[in-house]
Amino acid sequence: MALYVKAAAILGQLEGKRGSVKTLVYNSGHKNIKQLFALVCETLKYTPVLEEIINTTDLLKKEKKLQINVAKVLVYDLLFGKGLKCGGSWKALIMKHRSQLKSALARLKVKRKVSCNEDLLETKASSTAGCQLPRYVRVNLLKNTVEDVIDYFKREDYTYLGQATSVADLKHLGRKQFIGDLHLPELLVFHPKIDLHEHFLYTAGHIILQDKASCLPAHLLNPPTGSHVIDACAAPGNKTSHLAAILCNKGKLFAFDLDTKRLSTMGTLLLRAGVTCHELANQDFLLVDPSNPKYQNVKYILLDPSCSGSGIVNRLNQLTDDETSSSRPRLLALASFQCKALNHALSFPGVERVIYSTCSIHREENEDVVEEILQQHGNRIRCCIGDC
Ligand SMILES: C[S@@+](CC[C@H](N)C(=O)[O-])C[C@H]1O[C@@H](n2cnc3c(N)ncnc32)[C@H](O)[C@@H]1O
Repeated sequence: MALYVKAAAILGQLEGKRGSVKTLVYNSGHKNIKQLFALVCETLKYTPVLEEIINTTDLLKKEKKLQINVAKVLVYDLLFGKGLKCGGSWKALIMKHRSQLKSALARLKVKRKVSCNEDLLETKASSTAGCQLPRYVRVNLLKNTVEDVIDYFKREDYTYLGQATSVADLKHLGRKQFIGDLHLPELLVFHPKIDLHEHFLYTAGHIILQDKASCLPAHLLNPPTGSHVIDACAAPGNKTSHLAAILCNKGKLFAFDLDTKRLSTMGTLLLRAGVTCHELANQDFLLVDPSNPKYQNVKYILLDPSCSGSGIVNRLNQLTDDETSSSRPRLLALASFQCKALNHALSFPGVERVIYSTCSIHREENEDVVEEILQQHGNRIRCCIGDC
């Protein structure tokens, strides 16, 4: 019983963006963390299907005491999970509707023309607009051209659909189709299920697997070739390599990060991407001296500080990632760091443009402070909000 109640409570907390699955499960005090984690993740995965079954059977109308999240975990376990092994009075309540729920599931499968539960999940996910983000591939212009990369994929039997003309074009890609992004010329868009991590073009640094939201900050900063640029919180360096490509490896890219391990990964990735105009420093950006003559020609700063990730709600894998843990004190500490870093970036005397990349949660958390900074320096900063 406690298992279902706790899982339902965590679903509620996730809706309220009060943390990641991992954090909430670990903080729940439940004795079997692994079992609770699996139940929450699986229920999330099946949520659209569960909601449809709960609606078509009028379950909540028939059982007034039953709340939607409790219903979801119970119906999940009955139909797709272990079959309600525990559950006390909840189990008894849901078992009254067992045959109706099972028939609703069978009807849904007939309607979707699928035979197993997993297929139902897949067709539901792909038919729900916006449920799955496409895979974005940034062509690394330091190593290749967009045309040559397109040709390479075509030779592997992918069909290139040309340049997208509307967002709808990105939503109906087949597994062997790809399309040029609507806004960024070096970005190609693939089916959400395509995994290119083992692909030669990726392992050789010709393409970078980078979401569109993550490509926007460097695109917006758009430093002219030869400029001096600071990437304040740089590791693992996707935006740094994007900046280097925009600079055509000419100029100077000062990249800072506090985390030694991430910085060493970044070194490897930049080497692979053919970046040569960078200078990496394992340093707290807040302690970088703006009056140091080394930075006197810096006109552009990209600020992509650590983020709670709690604005991310639509991807289970991201919800369960450590980066997304966002207990309140951590969120506040990060929000405060973001403001300090923004002010620090603006204190570099020659800086003309700062792109502050953040998520909607932090933007809201820092609303007053950021508004004040924007009023003072609005001509020099742009906020780039991405909950990818
Ligand atoms: C969101 S990640 C940056 C991602 C990176 N811009 C990219 O596109 O690959 C934030 C980074 O900020 C670093 N960081 C946190 N506090 C910092 C500080 N005070 N100075 C420099 N880097 C910091 C973290 O170690 C982390 O690697």
